[in-house]
Amino acid sequence: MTAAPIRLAINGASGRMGQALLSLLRRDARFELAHALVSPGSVHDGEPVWLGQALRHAHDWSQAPALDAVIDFSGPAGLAAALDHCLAHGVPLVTGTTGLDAALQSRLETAGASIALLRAANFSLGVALLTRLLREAAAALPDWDLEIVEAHHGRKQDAPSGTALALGQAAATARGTTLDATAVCSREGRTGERAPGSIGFAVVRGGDIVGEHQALLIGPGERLELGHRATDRAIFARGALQAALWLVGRAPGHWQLEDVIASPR
Ligand SMILES: NC(=O)C1=CN([C@@H]2O[C@H](COP(=O)(O)OP(=O)(O)OC[C@H]3O[C@@H](n4cnc5c(N)ncnc54)[C@H](OP(=O)(O)O)[C@@H]3O)[C@@H](O)[C@H]2O)C=CC1
Ligand SMILES: O=C(O)C1=N[C@H](C(=O)O)C[C@H](O)C1
Repeated sequence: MTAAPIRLAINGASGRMGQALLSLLRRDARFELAHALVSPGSVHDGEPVWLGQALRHAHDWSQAPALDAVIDFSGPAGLAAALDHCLAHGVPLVTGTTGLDAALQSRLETAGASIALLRAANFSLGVALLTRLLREAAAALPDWDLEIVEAHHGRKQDAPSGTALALGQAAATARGTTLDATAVCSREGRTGERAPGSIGFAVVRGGDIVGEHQALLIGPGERLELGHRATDRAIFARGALQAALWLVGRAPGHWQLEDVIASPR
């Protein structure tokens, strides 16, 4: 007997990530796209999602049918609305949206008591491995200076990227400290000397760069460079779909991409 497809909503369906997801969903029988959300006021609101099919972009969660999971790549306001819906209806939520403020972070923390949630600043396999390698390197070389450089397309709304911050957090934890205590996100003018133990961030924005992250561990007379370059958003979309498949039927809580990688469905 074949399992019924997972009824999915994509929040941010008209965006770069939404489009990457839709093009995979079109030929994946494990899922049924049941709702496709855009922003209130979007030029895509009411347009057909796929030519020749009935489903249309909507901005309103109140029109959503019964869902098995929501995937969100929108923005902070979009994520907040998706979270309201998931909490009200007990729907698992996968989100990759970055650039959240403290209030939304804290709402998400609390939501883990009621629904199954999987958040990742980066859904690629390569970045999952990079994070692991950086943790190990940062702990093994505790006195080496750590700088994280990221590059993205010119339309990105937040900086440093969620991935850069997550890499910094992983390294800080491996060194027994926190990102809040060590991060230096901008340098200008007479900055003085580099603070020992700090983690510096540098940001490049331009063109159509999909996403690049480099961690530089700089020691006396030598330097270790660990990096990842994404060239196709399909890698993030595949990771998010895998996560949604994995999350359906899980108990409420905060699940990690590493859980999905460790025991794929
Ligand atoms: N974790 C990961 O692996 C990745 C994370 N990201 C993150 O995902 C997010 C989206 O990125 P990207 O696709 O490039 O962004 P885009 O700007 O291309 O797309 C944003 C989408 O969200 C929609 N949107 C905006 N506001 C709302 C709202 N209030 N309610 C519902 N939908 C809304 C937009 O609709 P419209 O424009 O039609 O109005 C659009 O469809 C960013 O935070 C980015 O950092 C990106 C790539 C990978
Ligand atoms: O906005 C993007 O494009 C990306 N955002 C994520 C981030 O902020 O880390 C992940 C990826 O690098 C692409």
